[in-house]
Amino acid sequence: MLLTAYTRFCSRQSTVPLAFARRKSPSVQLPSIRHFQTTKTMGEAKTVRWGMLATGGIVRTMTRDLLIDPTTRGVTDIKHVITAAASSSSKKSAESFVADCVAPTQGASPVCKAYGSYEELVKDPDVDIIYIGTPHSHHYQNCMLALTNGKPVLCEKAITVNAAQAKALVEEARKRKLFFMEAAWTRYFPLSIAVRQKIQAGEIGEVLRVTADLSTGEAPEIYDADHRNVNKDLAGGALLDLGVYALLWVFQTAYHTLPKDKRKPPRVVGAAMTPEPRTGADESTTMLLEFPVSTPSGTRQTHAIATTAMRVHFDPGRESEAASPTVRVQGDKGEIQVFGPIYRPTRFRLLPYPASEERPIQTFTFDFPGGTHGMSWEGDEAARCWLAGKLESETTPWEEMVVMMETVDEVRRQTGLTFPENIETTKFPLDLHKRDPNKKQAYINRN
Ligand SMILES: NC(=O)C1=CN([C@@H]2O[C@H](COP(=O)(O)OP(=O)(O)OC[C@H]3O[C@@H](n4cnc5c(N)ncnc54)[C@H](OP(=O)(O)O)[C@@H]3O)[C@@H](O)[C@H]2O)C=CC1
Ligand SMILES: O=C1OC[C@@H](O)[C@H](O)[C@H]1O
Repeated sequence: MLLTAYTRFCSRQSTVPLAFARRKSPSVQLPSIRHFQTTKTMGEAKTVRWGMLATGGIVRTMTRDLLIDPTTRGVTDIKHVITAAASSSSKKSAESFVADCVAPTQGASPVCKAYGSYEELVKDPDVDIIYIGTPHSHHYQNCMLALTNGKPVLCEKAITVNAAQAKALVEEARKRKLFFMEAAWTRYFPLSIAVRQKIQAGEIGEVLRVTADLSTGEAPEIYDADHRNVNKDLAGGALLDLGVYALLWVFQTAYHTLPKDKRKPPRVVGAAMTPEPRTGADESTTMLLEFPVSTPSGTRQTHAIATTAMRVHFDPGRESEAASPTVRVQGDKGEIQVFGPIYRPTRFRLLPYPASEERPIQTFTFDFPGGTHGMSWEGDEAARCWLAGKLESETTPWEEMVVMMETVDEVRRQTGLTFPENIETTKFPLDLHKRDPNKKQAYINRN
C-alpha cells in the first residue's frame, strides 16, 4: 500500500487504516490525486524520450528511477525512455553508462545513443527533454546550451549559483516557449503533497514558524579538496548542496501554501557561516528568515530557521525512539513534524493543539513504490508538463525558484560567501573547468 496512516491518541498507540483515518477527518484530502492516480487513462500511455546530460552519481539514480515501470506507482498516462546520454569526459564513458544503466532495463529498443559531448546531445532530434546532472557551477552553462538548442530542461538543484543566472534561464525558456524546471524532487513526493494539503486545509492553523535542517554529520575532510561538495570552482559547500533543501521545506510550507497573490519574498534577518578550512566553501550555514503575511487584521510574520552543516547530524537519534524531527511547521492550531533526511523523508506527524479524541495525533508513513529512489515523481511531472505544453511546473514555479535564489544571494552577501567569477557570470557560452577523466570519481577519503 502506498500510504498507511497510524492514529495515535495520548500514549495509547493504535494502528488505524487510512480509510478510517479519513473518515475521522473528512475535511482532509489525502494524498494528491495527481500523483496517486490509479485511474485509467483514456488512451495509450504517452512516451517521453529523455536525454541524460552527464553520467555521474545522480544521473545514474535518475536513469534507474525513470526506467521503473510507472504503473508500480499508479501512473498510467506516461512512460519514460532514455534515447541518448552524453559525457563531457569521453564517448567511452557515455557508452559505459548506457551499457551499465540503460540497456539492462530498456533493452535494445529504443536505442540509447552515446555521445562524447553535451553539444551533440542537445542537437539530437530523438530527444524530447534533457535532464542535467552536473555540479552546480555548470548548471547555468548546461541549461543555456540545451535551451538555446530548443530543448526543454529538467536541471538538478541548486538550479544555479545565483539569482541572476536563474532569471536569465527563465527568460530564455519563456522567450523560446520551452519547459524548464529545477529538479526539486522532494516537492513531488506524496509526503510533501500531503503536508502541503494539510496546511492548506487549515489543520495546523496559520503557519507561524518553520524550522528545517539538513546536516550530514560528515566532516568535510572526508572529501578531497576538489570534490564537488567542498570545491568552490564547482560551487561546492553546504549552502548550495544541502541548505537548499532546508529552504525548499521552508518555502513549500510557509510560502507555497499561500494563495499566489499572498506570497511575499522573505527578509533575511540574519545569516551565519563557517568556512571549510581548506577551500573556504561553507561547511555550515544558518539562516533566519521572516515572511510577511497579509491577514484581514494587517501584516504578520512567519519566522523560519533554515540550517545546514557537515559536522553535526540532522538526527543523532537515527530514527530510533530518540529521533528528532528534521522539519517542524508550527501553526496556531497544531504542528507538523517531518522525520528522516529532508531530501527523502519517510514519515510525518500531525500534532493538533491540543490533541483530543476528535483531533488525535496522527503519523503518516510513506513508501517508495516499485523501488523508486523518489526521483520518478519529478520525472513524471516534467514529462506531463512537457506533453501538456506547459513551460513551468506549478509545484516549482519559476517565480518561487528565483525568490529562493535571491534568498541564497542575500545569505551569501551577509556571510561573505563568494565563488569564482566564471561560475557567477551570466555570460554564455563559456568553457568551464572540466572533470579530469583520469581521476577516480569516488574522491571520498574516510581515513
Ligand atoms: N536530487 C538528489 O538527490 C541529488 C542531487 N544531486 C545534484 O546533482 C548534481 C551532480 O551531483 P553528483 O551526481 O553527485 O556529482 P558527480 O560528481 O557524481 O557527477 C557529476 C557529473 O557531472 C559531469 N561534469 C561535468 N563537468 C564536471 C566537472 N568539472 N567536475 C565534475 N563533474 C563534471 C561529469 O559527467 P561527465 O564526465 O559524464 O560529463 C560528472 O560525472 C549536483 O547539482 C547535485 O547537487 C546530487 C546528489 C543527490
Ligand atoms: O541532493 C543531495 O541530496 C543528498 C546529499 O547527500 C547530496 O550531497 C546532495 O547533493
